[in-house]
Amino acid sequence: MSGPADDRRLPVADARGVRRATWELLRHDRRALALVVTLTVLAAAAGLAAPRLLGEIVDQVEAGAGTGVLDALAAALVAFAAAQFLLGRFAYYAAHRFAERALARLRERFVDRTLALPTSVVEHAGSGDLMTRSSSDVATVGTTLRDAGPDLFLAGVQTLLILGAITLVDPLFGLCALVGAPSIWAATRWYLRRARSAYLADGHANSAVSESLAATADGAGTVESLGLHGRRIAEGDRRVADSYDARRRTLRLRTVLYPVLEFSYGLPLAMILLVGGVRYLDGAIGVGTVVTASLYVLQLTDPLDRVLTYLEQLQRSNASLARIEGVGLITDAADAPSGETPVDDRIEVVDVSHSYVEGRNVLIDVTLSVRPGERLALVGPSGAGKSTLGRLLAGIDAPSTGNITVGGVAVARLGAAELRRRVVLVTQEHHVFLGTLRDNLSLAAPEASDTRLRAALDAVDAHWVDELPDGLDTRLDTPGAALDAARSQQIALARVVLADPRTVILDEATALLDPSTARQAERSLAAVLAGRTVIAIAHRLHTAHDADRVAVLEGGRITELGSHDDLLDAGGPYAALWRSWHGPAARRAATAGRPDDHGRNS
Ligand SMILES: Nc1ncnc2c1ncn2[C@@H]1O[C@H](COP(=O)(O)OP(=O)(O)OP(=O)(O)O)[C@@H](O)[C@H]1O
Repeated sequence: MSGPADDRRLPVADARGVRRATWELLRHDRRALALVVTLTVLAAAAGLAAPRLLGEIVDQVEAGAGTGVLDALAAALVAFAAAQFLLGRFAYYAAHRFAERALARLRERFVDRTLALPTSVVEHAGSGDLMTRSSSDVATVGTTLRDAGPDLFLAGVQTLLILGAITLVDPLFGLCALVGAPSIWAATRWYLRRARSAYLADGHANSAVSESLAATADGAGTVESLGLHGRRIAEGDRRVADSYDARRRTLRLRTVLYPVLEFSYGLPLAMILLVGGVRYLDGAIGVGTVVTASLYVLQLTDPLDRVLTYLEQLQRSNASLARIEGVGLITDAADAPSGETPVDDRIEVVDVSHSYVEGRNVLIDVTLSVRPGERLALVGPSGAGKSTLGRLLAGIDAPSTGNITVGGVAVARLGAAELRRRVVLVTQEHHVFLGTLRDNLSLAAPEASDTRLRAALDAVDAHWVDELPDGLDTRLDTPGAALDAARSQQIALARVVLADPRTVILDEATALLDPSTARQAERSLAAVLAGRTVIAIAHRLHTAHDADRVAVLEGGRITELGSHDDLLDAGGPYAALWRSWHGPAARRAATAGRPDDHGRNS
């Protein structure tokens, strides 16, 4: 239940990948972006008028101008302030709309990529990391797009225009305004060099906390029964301590950056007052010019402040976007189907070995051929590798070495959609999702009509759908529709009918159900399996008895392969298994006259 090992983390996009993703987000909606840019520049330009007009007013007062001139200047001041306000509002409105659309695209792409992730990747990485990426990382990027982005853009434009305006007032003042730039540049550079890795580490540590909490909640029953509270709390404490350390590292970066920046942007005003005072005393410039330049420099404080405030947000969102884009790296790599179509449904396993842990093979040189329509039973002691072989055949994991092909095409190169049309693994885990019965069934066949959905339910004897208050549209999370294990399994099996794969791999599909439920489930299963290739991991040997062939797995190797009768005659491991099983369990099954995992009566 501990979190995933570091090398199993979901990947993170590099700086280039993040730049590309940002550019794609921006350029997708070019017209909206152009509107935002235009309104922002106009709003910033309107803001430049006030210091100019105030300087002019000071000069006019000094020159003894009449109230008419001063009134006109004051009216212009108000008009520009109003224009700046209105243009600024429109710019923000346009920027918000643009940002919401960009965020919606980002979310949709993330959901598409997440749903296309190979099951094994999600299992290995753990759901906590994926949850953090889909919640707090997407929210962080959302805040940047919606709030920080537009504000930063406006601040950037304002800064440039104000610097230009100061230079126009007096080039010397332009130089004074830049006096803080070197220290701002140096401090920012220092910060940015360290910030990416520090914020990424912060994100990972955050994920690890979620991962640990999710694992404890998922395994609450096990924690309770084995008395693991102390260990789980210690594990949680460790993760929180790591997260605390990571946060402290980012805090340390900010405690260096911000004071340097605060000092640096106070410097220009001091320089302008100093130089302006000297030049005024020399008679080179009027007091109005000094006032204008000082007001401009003061105006510079606001956008610089905003840039400062958002620098951390930008770093956070940079790291978050890297993590969001990282999910695409797996999907893109995994989702590279060869485009080849299998010629038939023959499954060939050639020299397959597999290990979960380096150097410990749980399957060794397995070679096996399953013809279309065949019913093959996999038997063997616990831990022999049966489920592992089932997962490899279903393409959930890729074999460490060797090849598995369906109709001549490697399972790994079939592509998720084609693979699911060919092979489906049915286990005892059958998840019912929040939503309606229709939602739950349509997962397997999004285009299926009501008639097809109902036919699939009929095929697995799920006639209880007629008793539901809203039929297919009944929400399964309401108390009236509460589903027991048998009904949940029927839904899972109806999904298999809808997906209509040629090959079904059964792994403990009915093992956890109580006997009466299991009987019903096995009847449903019989309907699902009709006409398909079936590879059944057989826990009850009556399944093996009725299979066309039986493969015996021991210690990761196939030690016997043949029909039930041939293997009994051979007197090897299968005969021994059969003899040990054929005692009370076989008699019970025979007395109950119950159908086996293949839907036949034993
Ligand atoms: N995800 C995993 N990571 C590491 N080891 C694993 C993993 N899954 C299975 N194993 C190991 O691989 C070996 C084969 O397991 P597998 O579940 O395939 O056997 P099995 O024959 O299906 O056993 P059972 O009948 O008990 O389900 C076992 O030693 C098991 O502990």
